[in-house]
Amino acid sequence: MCGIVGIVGSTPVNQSIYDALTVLQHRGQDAAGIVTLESNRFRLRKANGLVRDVFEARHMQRLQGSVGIGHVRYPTAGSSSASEAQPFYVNSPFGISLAHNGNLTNAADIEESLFKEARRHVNTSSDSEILLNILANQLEKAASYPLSPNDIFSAVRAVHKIVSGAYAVVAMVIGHGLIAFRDPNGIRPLCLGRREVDGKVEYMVASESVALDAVGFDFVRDVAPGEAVYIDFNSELYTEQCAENPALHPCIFEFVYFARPDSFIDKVSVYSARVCMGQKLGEKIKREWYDHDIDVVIPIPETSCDSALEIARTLDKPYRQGFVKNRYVGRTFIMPGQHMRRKSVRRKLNAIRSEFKDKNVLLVDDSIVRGTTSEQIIEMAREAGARKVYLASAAPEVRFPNVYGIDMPSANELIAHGREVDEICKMIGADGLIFQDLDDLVAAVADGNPDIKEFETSVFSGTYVTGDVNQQYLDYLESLRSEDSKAREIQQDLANLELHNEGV
Ligand SMILES: O=P(O)(O)OC[C@H]1O[C@H](OP(=O)(O)OP(=O)(O)O)[C@H](O)[C@@H]1O
Ligand SMILES: NC(=O)CC[C@H](N)C(=O)O
Ligand SMILES: [Mg+2]
Repeated sequence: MCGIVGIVGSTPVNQSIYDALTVLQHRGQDAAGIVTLESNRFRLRKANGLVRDVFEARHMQRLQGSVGIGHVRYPTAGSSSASEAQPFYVNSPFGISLAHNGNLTNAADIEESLFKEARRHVNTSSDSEILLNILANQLEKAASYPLSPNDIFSAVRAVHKIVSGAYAVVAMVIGHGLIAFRDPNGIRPLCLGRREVDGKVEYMVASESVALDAVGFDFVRDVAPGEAVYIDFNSELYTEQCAENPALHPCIFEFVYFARPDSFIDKVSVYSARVCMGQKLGEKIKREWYDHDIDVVIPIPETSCDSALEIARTLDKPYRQGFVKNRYVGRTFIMPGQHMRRKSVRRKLNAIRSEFKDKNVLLVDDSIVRGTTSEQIIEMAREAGARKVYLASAAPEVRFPNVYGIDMPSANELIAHGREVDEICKMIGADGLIFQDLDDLVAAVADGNPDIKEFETSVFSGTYVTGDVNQQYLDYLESLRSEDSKAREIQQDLANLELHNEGV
């Protein structure tokens, strides 16, 4: 899951984009980038690392201009090389720079046709660079110069027809303006904000509403699935629906894990959704474990805390913060390799022994994906003296790969793939394990916006909303991105060129 941001302002935007990216850091910890536009030239700084490490004062000084876009990356296609950090740039037509959150499901096919039909070369293995070239190729077809808003919308319309998968996009076109659009299923989030500074209107788009809050923009609305937003450099806003059959299918995993609780996505408060997940799971525990002997409810920080508190309330049991989180260790799930993820759990969390000693504890996590966290946490609870250790997951069993921007490419890496609850329970060493039902999860999120009729739930259900994902594609994805394949790729990465990078 990456984070994207774009601002058309009237004063320098470098600091606001930096601040917004910092607030979106939880969506990608691997790389960060900002492109600003000054006097018809793009200024770029991107590199691997956290926002605070990538942008030093000297880079910020060079990122001049009152328009810009930014990106924090969690790689889900291509490699982790700095050359695949975003935004990407093409010089023709006009000069375009683009940042993308999501994953394309037909990247290989369109890369081939891009070359055959348009002689466009893509210099990395990133699907986002392909997407940029598709957009560029379509903008090139417009007859008029300068481009009208209609030309922009026609290009996005064509992009929707060519590209499949998940994509929330922000792009800047030299001499024109900022374009933002969301795929026809609205799988990845994108929202629009506005503010007035000294009587001048400024616009911002961002993956999550928290980014708008952080830099003082008022939330206007979510960008609709399939819709494109065009803001020219005079701050004129144009919007149009560019998809033939748009239908909102937001990724339910955003609500389970990815997004910040203080964000609203498609009108749903992420925090309220998590509280509701806790309430529904609490009810299930009461129903199915009616004679339970739980003494205390303990969250596995950080994402599960809101659900865990509500489970404790529903069960009428005390809630205790039995694990302390080291605030200097990031999210483990979005770290790039299993070795690093495993190592980080114990560095990140430590038990307060008194909360475990001689107690039957119910640990709560938002989700169990590879089982890396739960296995070690249960061990730690026992080492701290717990008598019995139960585990509850606020999401159902994650059984299927994700193809839309979450790095779960291989079913075999998922602990619940092909296993029933008892077996998983044994593997992680718990005395009891309970998962949320998918219907309850859906109801918990839909409670915040009953207009959402369907969610993208593939990791739980195996149903992929874009309709183009079959076993052959999943096998192909696994061959590209499983742990083993990534390990092989690391060597090749070293040979990657870092083009367009001013700021090393
Ligand atoms: O079963 P696994 O493969 O371990 O993945 C699931 C775990 O990873 C995430 O935590 P993470 O440390 O990434 O972030 P958090 O601090 O936001 O909970 C998530 O909240 C679960 O705890
Ligand atoms: N998680 C994402 O949104 C990643 C975007 C893009 N597929 C990349 O790997 O850079
Ligand atoms: Mg966690």
